Amino acid sequence: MAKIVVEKSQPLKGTVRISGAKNSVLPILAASLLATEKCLLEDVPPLRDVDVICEVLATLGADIKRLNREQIEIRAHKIDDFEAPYELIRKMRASFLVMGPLLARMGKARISMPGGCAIGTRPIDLHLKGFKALGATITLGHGFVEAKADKLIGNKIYLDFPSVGATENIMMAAVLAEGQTIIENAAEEPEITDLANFLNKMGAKIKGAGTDTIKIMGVEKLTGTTHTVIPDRIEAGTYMVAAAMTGGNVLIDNAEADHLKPIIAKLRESDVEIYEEGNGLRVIGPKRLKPVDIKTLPYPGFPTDMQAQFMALLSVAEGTSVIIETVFENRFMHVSEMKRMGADIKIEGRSAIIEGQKVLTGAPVKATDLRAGAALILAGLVSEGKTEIGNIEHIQRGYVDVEKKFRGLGANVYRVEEEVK
Ligand SMILES: CC(=O)N[C@H]1[C@@H](OP(=O)(O)OP(=O)(O)OC[C@H]2O[C@@H](n3ccc(=O)[nH]c3=O)[C@H](O)[C@@H]2O)O[C@H](CO)[C@@H](O)[C@@H]1O
Ligand SMILES: C=C(OP(=O)(O)O)C(=O)O
Repeated sequence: MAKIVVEKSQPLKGTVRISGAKNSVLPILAASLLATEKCLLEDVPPLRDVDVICEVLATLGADIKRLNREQIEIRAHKIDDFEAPYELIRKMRASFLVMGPLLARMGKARISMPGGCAIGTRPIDLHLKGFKALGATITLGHGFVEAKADKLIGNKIYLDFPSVGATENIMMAAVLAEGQTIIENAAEEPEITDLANFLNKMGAKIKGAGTDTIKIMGVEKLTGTTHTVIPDRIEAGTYMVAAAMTGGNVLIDNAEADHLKPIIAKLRESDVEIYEEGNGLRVIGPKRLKPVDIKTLPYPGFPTDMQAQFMALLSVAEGTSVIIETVFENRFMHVSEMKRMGADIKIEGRSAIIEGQKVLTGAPVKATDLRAGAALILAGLVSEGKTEIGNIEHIQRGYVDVEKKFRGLGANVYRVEEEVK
């Protein structure tokens, strides 16, 4: 298996272009199942997760054409299956997002249970509560969940937690339901708005996406469309942290400042200078970062997907910081790996107390999940010696050309193929 090797780097300099958002393109690709005509997607990030969801769509009968590295055409004129198999669902939980579109289009969907993952148990009860409220009958079988409905009928659905996936799945099921659906306590993430914009271009009638109340008036059918995926705010945030940690001066191109408010606010609190410039943000790191306290929350709160990267940053800040993780119950797996690099972090329940160090030391470590892997690259940039990161398939799920992009900024980040013994 390949590894990513990181060596202590100079302050990062130059421009990095942010790719389309993984968490937008996955539900949008699932939603393309709703139209019989072709959909053209632009700024599609060439990622492992995108390959997986395309495989799911192809299994269901959709034609997928890659026009180039970042453009995909989907034609779901003939969907001949309603079942998404375990081999694909287990590779990526977001494959479960085909359930809403399949139920709407076919009146039935059988999906393998996605199960938990490293960061938490990640139940799907809120997705199912939504489908039930729309009139579907849910059967939980051995390792699969099946939803069936002769006809979906709009309803009012209150989500106990503003789940991103449940909001997306219910929205996709409701676009073809009869009458009005109202999702209350809906997730407000920019990726929800991007999905709603895509669906509206297909002919759906969705109002309020990006707020906690989304109203969907069902329509008879949806047509094909063309859509450009929004920039990935988590990829942008990761390179912003890299610039900040190395005391660099980097232009983060193709970044939406509006989507990055909590990240910008916390970096500024840590003494990082940030200016809007052109289509992006200029980030200038200080000599020494200040400690800050962070609590992860649903949007517009601080994103859980940036928690590990900020943990790396605060590990070299001047003083004590506290991070509280409220979204996922097991999202501190990176802590033990960072401790191997000399970070001083204590976990107390859902809180991490970080005593900033002057130096970290490179070590062999493992990416336990996607953002944990990104955080280890960041820690490696400011560590004496060499950091060798294993299990990089996690990182490849969510970062396009990660070594190339870092090297473009002057960082010492390489991929090496491990010798087969
Ligand atoms: C592909 C994608 O977009 N992934 C993102 C999405 O994941 P995902 O959509 O899975 O995250 P959710 O917002 O659904 O999960 C948030 C919390 O709600 C809980 N929950 C969720 C659904 C449910 O039916 N019942 C339930 O209890 C989860 O266990 C978790 O504790 O939003 C997360 C929260 O911003 C991000 O970290 C992920 O990167
Ligand atoms: C947790 C993440 O993704 P997923 O929901 O696909 O596991 C993430 O992007 O950090």
